[in-house]
Amino acid sequence: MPPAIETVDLVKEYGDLRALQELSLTVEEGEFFGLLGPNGAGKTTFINTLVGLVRKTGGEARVFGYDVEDDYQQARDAIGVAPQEFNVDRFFPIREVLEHKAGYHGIPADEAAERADEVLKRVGIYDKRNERFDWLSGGMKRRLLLARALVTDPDLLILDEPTAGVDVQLRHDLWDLVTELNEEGTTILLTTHYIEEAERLCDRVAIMNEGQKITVATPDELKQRGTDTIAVGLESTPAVAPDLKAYAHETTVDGDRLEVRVDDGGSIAPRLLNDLEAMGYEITDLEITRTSLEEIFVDLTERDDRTVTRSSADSADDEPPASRERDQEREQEGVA
Ligand SMILES: Nc1ncnc2c1ncn2[C@@H]1O[C@H](COP(=O)(O)OP(=O)(O)OP(=O)(O)O)[C@@H](O)[C@H]1O
Repeated sequence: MPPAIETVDLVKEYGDLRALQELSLTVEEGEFFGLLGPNGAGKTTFINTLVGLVRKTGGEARVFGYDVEDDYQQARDAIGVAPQEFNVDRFFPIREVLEHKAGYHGIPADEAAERADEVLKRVGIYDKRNERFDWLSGGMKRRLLLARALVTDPDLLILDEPTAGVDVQLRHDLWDLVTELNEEGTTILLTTHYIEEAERLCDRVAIMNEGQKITVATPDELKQRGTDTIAVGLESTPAVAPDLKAYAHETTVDGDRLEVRVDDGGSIAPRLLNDLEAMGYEITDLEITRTSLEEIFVDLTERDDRTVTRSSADSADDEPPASRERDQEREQEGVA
């Protein structure tokens, strides 16, 4: 079975701007794969290239072995996308929006109606089936985007910031639902600014910056690349920082507390305690803090104008570039 997504040296240029720079990425069938990167990293461009909204400038892109341009229909039929923007036909009841979408992908009318009901139930807005998109709350709109992505029963589900701006309850509902879908065999590509979301859901993540792939790894592997901080409480304030250069990257003294940065806090801590006791310090407490995935992400993508959402309670959802809005409008699903 070919990979769910395979790109080789994928390039997209918008005039002088290289939004994707020789991006080679493979997502295996059945994976839950995260695409992380600051604003403007090229995540949406990558997705839009896969679904045929953006024409690549160079390189190759295949979905389940189908070339996204030469075999457009087969590739597109395999994908369900829940985009970042609300690009839904506002004039029809939402059940009809879903039927149109299924019909556009060649599903016969009676089956389309059944599927529409099924996915509306699955995302929990079946009772709103006769309402129009504009009448739904923000959270219900997000659910509808997911329902629309699912109505064709796609093998690859692409979620572009699915939980941007939604409340905690809905975020957890969506997490449960997408986890369930992945367990049922759907490959998932997720972009998110919520690092916690990626950490919780994804088997592997790719970190992108300025159109380039910085790294691909599991969340755990990424965290292991960071340093840990061992904070040690001391009975009295040391005059100078003890010499721990054998394993510490940095040692700082803050009153009667020492902060020691090491590679692997868990295995270094006993040695550190022995050394400090041998130097005559009395230790009152000790705490190890692992570098968070978020800190690693920031280190890898350091840039002045990045936006990282710091907690799931925040909902900083930046305005998209006007040009992207135009792209999104082109995919008035069920019509495009
Ligand atoms: N249609 C377009 N015309 C010109 N430039 C574009 C267009 N779409 C995107 N860009 C530019 O390409 C770069 C990548 O944008 P893209 O939207 O893919 O990033 P992103 O990683 O999805 O960002 P965000 O996290 O803000 O959604 C940005 O510099 C953006 O301004």
